[in-house]
Amino acid sequence: MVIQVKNVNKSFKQEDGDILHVLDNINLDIKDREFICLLGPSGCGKTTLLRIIAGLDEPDSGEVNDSAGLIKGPSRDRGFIFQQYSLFPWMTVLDNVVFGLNMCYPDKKEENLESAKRYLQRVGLEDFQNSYPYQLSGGMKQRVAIIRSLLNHTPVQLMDEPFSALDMQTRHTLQEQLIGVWKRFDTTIVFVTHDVDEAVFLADKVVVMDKNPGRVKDIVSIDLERPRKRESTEFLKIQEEVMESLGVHDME
Ligand SMILES: Nc1ncnc2c1ncn2[C@@H]1O[C@H](COP(=O)(O)OP(=O)(O)OP(=O)(O)O)[C@@H](O)[C@H]1O
Repeated sequence: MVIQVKNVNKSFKQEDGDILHVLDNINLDIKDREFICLLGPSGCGKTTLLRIIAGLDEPDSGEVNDSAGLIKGPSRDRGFIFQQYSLFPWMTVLDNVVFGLNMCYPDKKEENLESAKRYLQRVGLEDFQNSYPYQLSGGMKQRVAIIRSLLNHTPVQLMDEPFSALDMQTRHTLQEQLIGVWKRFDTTIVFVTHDVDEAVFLADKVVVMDKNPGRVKDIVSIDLERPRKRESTEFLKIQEEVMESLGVHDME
């Protein structure tokens, strides 16, 4: 087990003074190298839960533990990729990727540079290593952010809707690439999405959440071989099962 979420509750005070109970008694076990998707309607507390796992927010009650014990704050062991691409605008693509590596391994600058170049090549960005973030498309920027985070060999990656701003084709390509790098790096990923197709394509387990207050409604294991085929009967069947569990029709 890498991360255990135990009886986590979280409320926020709203501007009008009301208390909003966002997370209600959340329990979740995340295993080493698992790909978990947190799926649920807007406002069900996915980001709040991810931030608590990251150590960026504290629960009001309950706790989150990782293999080192109680999570009390952010750690280098848990990388966070936000919805917006978090690249340094003043650095080239290569410098952005190599920056974190040099922080972690300051004695291996030459090797760091080589790994950064190799991985940029693997995601088709070798011709853009000297470009600046503003010169890239959204999909390219997100690829750089993912490579940068994965190259730090962070054992746990927390991703908050990293592909939500992208067009469908780019999104599908990045999903495939993410599965590739996830396997290669042996990381554990907790990925927030409100997209059923994305969750079924990516996850080993989909954690279906409900809102008002945010609860774990269901956990659906996706026992489909990878690479997954969206048009296969099995894929469509599980997608239907997840939609049923989510109560998609209630959300409309
Ligand atoms: N710091 C905060 N102060 C007050 N309210 C907050 C705060 N952070 C989140 N909330 C409220 O908590 C609820 C859950 O927010 P959260 O961002 O976790 O939901 P979400 O499921 O990630 O939503 P989305 O899919 O729209 O990103 C929302 O109603 C939000 O307004």
